[in-house]
Amino acid sequence: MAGARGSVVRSLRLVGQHVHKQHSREMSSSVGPQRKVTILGAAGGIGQPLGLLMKLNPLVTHLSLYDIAGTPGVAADISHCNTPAEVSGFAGDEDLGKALEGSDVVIIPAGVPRKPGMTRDDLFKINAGIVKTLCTAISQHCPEAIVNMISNPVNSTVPIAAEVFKKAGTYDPRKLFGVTTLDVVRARTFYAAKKGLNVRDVDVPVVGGHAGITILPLFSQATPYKPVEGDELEALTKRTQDGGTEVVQAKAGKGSATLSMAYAGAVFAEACLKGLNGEKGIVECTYVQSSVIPELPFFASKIRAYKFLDGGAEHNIHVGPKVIS
Ligand SMILES: NC(=O)c1ccc[n+]([C@@H]2O[C@H](COP(=O)([O-])OP(=O)(O)OC[C@H]3O[C@@H](n4cnc5c(N)ncnc54)[C@H](O)[C@@H]3O)[C@@H](O)[C@H]2O)c1
Ligand SMILES: O=C(O)C[C@H](O)C(=O)O
Repeated sequence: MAGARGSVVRSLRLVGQHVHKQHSREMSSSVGPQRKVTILGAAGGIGQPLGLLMKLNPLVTHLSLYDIAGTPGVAADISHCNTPAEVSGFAGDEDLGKALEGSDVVIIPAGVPRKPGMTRDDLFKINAGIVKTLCTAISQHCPEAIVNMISNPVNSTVPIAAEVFKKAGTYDPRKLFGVTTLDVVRARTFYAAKKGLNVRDVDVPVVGGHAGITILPLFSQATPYKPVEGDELEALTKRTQDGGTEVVQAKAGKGSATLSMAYAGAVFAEACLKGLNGEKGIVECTYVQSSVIPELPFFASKIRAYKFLDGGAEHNIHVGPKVIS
């Protein structure tokens, strides 16, 4: 009896999946290009809310969720949201290729987070190996994809990814981005609160990198512009630079920023998708291969996405107040 009920439940589930996929295809085919987004590390603290936000994004037609374990459950859960994106979950090494096949954008929040007292560099040893494995698979299964690197230390994981892609012969510097959007999100929030501005109207470019003093918010270029000087400038800069540590300490051993990072990751991934779809005027700060400062092969700066149609972004060589091309 229990066996029969089990098989009925399995059949119903299969029918349900079929109907869901059919429904998804019909809905998505009418709205725009087919875009597959893959999240590697999708069962983690960032991966789960990021998966949810990408499922809600109308530009995503297929959401592929991969982790070493736990992804079928996350995928089943997210797939019940009544938005068009088709969802698939993959777990374990043997499924990594299937998860990546055909991806337009791959987002990587796989790896260990900080605990109080640690720096992002303390994560290097373990996360470098994870990133190397995942990027090797990307070069084999979706060499054309845009890669959004979230795993820390971003200042190192991006150059590691670049080396892996170079070795595989698939490196395109216009398609590899270290996600520094959370620094921008924090700078906007703190600046708007300090200056009594509507946070929705505010922008603050953040350049440099994604660790400590390499995080450089440019309040002099904030819009709408209100002067920030002296102690106030120092305090706002420091709070932005220490934003990650503020969350790590508040979570007291239970990890680092996950929800605000998922939001930031979704904002940046959407910019990539819009760029891919040919939308004009998409500008984001991100950590990329750069010639802005000759001694620094990678540097976060403002990137305009208008070249995405050709498969990449064009650098902002002048990090000036208004010049972004
Ligand atoms: N760029 C940023 O601004 C930013 C912000 C916050 C966190 N981070 C970084 O993001 C990373 C993830 O943070 P989290 O809080 O989600 O951690 P987490 O431990 O909650 O989740 C990480 C996930 O990665 C998975 N994973 C580990 N090895 C993997 C592999 N080989 N393939 C696929 N998945 C694998 C784990 O199973 C886990 O589910 C950390 O390195 C953290 O420092 C970056
Ligand atoms: O601070 C961390 O370790 C996570 C992340 O880089 C952040 O800025 O929140």
